[in-house]
Amino acid sequence: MSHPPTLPFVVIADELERLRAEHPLVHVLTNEVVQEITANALLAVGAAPAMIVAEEEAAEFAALAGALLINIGTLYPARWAAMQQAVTAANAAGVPWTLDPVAVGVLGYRTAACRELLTQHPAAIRGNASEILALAGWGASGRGVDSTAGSASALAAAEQLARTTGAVVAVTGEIDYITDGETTWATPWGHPLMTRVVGTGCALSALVAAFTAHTGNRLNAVAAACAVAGICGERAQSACDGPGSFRFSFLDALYVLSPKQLRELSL
Ligand SMILES: Nc1ncnc2c1ncn2[C@@H]1O[C@H](COP(=O)(O)OP(=O)(O)OP(=O)(O)O)[C@@H](O)[C@H]1O
Ligand SMILES: Cc1ncsc1CCO
Ligand SMILES: [Mg+2]
Repeated sequence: MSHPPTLPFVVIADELERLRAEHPLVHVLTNEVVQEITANALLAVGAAPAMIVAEEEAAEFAALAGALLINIGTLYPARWAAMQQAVTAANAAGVPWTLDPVAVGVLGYRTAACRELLTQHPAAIRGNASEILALAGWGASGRGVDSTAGSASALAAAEQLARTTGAVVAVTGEIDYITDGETTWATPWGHPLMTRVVGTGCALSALVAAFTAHTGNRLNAVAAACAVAGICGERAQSACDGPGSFRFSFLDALYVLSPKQLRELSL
């Protein structure tokens, strides 16, 4: 297997600089577990989150947003109705939307929902290896919301999924791979402690949405979001005592990370 190249620091710096300048409004339809860490991660990095969840408001708001996140972690009929309203309105308004297919392949209801969502032109998809394997139809392997497979084992599935859906696909784990089906970046940053704190993956998907809120290079935008989460996860781990303080250190790391620092790392 060929090894995809590592995303250069200068690309991460450029994408972060653009995000901070544009301060995108991100419409978030996510699960009940991670609302707070998701909103705080978006604020810390320089985006503007809003969790507009009512079916009556979702279409109106999605059309105004810079990007939309659909995370099916705690899916139920009322939330699904709001998601359908939001996705339809986002597509009509040209607003890019990102899918986090939490535990797809493990349960029938959410798997059917994902099948439907895949026909609705997501701009980006971010999942762990088990989720990407299941979405691509390569078999179900997750244990609840966690992956039982390594990210490298899902790279070929991610490339196929990108080609069939037109989305940029990020499969995360020890190394993250980000692909449009033709070109693939690796982002090797991160720390295993990130899997012991709920919402690091879900918050990353919200960052992916925020970084795609422009018309530039979408592959680089999604990869930069993965890189930022990984770099900040590493920094947070070295500044914390365990999962509790990791949450705070992670938000602090997102806030202090600067394009200038990133450019210096590439010298
Ligand atoms: N073993 C690991 N080493 C380093 N970083 C990791 C490791 N596993 C996951 N990460 C990082 O943790 C973050 C979340 O990725 P993960 O694949 O665990 O998502 P997830 O399973 O969807 O998580 P969640 O259940 O929190 O939504 C990513 O930034 C990823 O790079
Ligand atoms: C723990 C958990 N259960 C449903 S969604 C979720 C958060 C993350 O993936
Ligand atoms: Mg997840």
